[in-house]
Amino acid sequence: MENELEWWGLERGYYNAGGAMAVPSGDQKPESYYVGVDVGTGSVRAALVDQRGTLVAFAEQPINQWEPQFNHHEQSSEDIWAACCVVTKKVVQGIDLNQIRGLGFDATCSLVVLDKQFRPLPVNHEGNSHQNIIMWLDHRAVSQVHRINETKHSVLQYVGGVMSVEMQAPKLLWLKENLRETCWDKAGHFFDLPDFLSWKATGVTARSLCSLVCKWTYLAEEGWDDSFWKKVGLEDLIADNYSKIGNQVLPPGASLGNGLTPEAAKDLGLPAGIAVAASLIDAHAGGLGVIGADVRGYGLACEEQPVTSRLAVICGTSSCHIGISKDPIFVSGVWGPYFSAMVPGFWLNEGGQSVTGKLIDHMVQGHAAFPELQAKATARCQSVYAYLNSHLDLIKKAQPVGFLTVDLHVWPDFHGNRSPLADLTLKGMVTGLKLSQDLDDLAILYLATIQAIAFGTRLIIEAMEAAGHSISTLFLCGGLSKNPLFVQMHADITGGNGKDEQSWESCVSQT
Ligand SMILES: Nc1ncnc2c1ncn2[C@@H]1O[C@H](COP(=O)(O)OP(=O)(O)O)[C@@H](O)[C@H]1O
Ligand SMILES: O=C(CO)[C@H](O)[C@H](O)COP(=O)(O)O
Repeated sequence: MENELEWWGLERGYYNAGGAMAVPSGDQKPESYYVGVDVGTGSVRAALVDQRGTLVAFAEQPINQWEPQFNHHEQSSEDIWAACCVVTKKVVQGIDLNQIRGLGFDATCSLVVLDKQFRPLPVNHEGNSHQNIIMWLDHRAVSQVHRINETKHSVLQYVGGVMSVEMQAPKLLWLKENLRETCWDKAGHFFDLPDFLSWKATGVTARSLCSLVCKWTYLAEEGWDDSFWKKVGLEDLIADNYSKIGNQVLPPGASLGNGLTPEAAKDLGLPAGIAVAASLIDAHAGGLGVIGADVRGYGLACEEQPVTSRLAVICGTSSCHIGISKDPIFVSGVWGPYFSAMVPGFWLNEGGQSVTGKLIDHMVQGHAAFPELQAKATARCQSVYAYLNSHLDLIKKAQPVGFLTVDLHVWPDFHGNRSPLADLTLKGMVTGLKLSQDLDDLAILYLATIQAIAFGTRLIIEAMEAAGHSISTLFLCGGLSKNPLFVQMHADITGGNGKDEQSWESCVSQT
């Protein structure tokens, strides 16, 4: 569901946004194929779609993560590129490669560091250059982001008033202050991961407006603000017209250079020269897909409503809540407003919860009854989530499943609060624990965690609405949208807020 949705959306929105593709209708045989590569936190997926946007093939490959210290999360750009090659080769098996017209990437907004010859540089004290990515969820730069926020620089009003430790400026400052000789002085290129991938494919160092606006303080109309970089102690990045962090900026979907280089073509098993699109951050690729989704014909209440009434909720390791507007809306604690970073000509606001899928996995896998759960789910050939959902159905008896948690509550900010409180110091909490630790307890804890995440989404919606958004429908995609309980709890918990609960629920479920 997740990937079909994400990539269906990518096809309909991403390429069209760049004007690079027309989608013919009718039942004709596929004449053209397009490859989309989605780099999430835990895995890389490729999809092959035809000119109608129909998913033809899909492949997934896990990627490595390292946590050399608590709150330090690293990956390897070589490992990720190798995984992109594996999945791309798989999805194009058996088709005529000459029918492939284009390739696009999206990826998490992690920071990739390369030297002046484009070789990986270590982002750790151990000097392991294989680990050259500071991941988006890395929280090492706490002191740096605190000092950046103390400047109260005007660019901060475009990130919800408070910069997140998950953005690139604090991470760059951390590298400068902590790895001066081994990394900072040797670095030639700092890329957002989506832009690294498009460079790797084409040799073009142009950055996507999506990544620079959403994570690097670039303003779509004004460009870089020298005074910000000077004020935070990163004035060296201004040199040579910002060549280390990007001085050519293209809208997502724009065609890059001469397309796929012969070297990258060999790696990926694709023809050299095919069009490669400027990338998107993974959440924004999913957001574009669902915000642009054609929902006509399903009898949904949202059918006649404007796209600005949709909230895309992209839920994987984390959840991102993306809404668009014609005019800028400033929402305290919610990232943005960002202009043209996802839908050309529209502003976007992005709320988020730093860990959602990761939190559910953490709670479930850390419980004493997890081995029993695993054994029982395996015996039934089910995922642990499907097993837990049916177990909850069994124990709820006649009452609605949500009522099983009247005595057990979770506060979900185990990795700080991204939105709307924008407080990275917040921690998680569970109240109502008992001495028993059986499968019933695990199932109820799992439910309480999902409910807590859904309440977090409700808080984000309330903050966005109070600032001027008018949201009627949630569109969910990502790994967690495969979980019907997660979707239902979001419908129940966000829908009762003075809305037409029935229509809200059905829109969420259908999507
Ligand atoms: N079949 C499933 N049922 C329920 N939840 C799932 C399922 N598959 C994955 N998930 C959840 O989705 C999360 C991963 O989502 P995904 O979109 O693949 O993540 P990412 O893009 O961050 O790599 C996991 O943490 C897990 O909680
Ligand atoms: O901040 C982001 C988007 O703006 C991160 O890229 C995103 O939260 C990570 O995505 P995922 O949870 O799907 O791996």
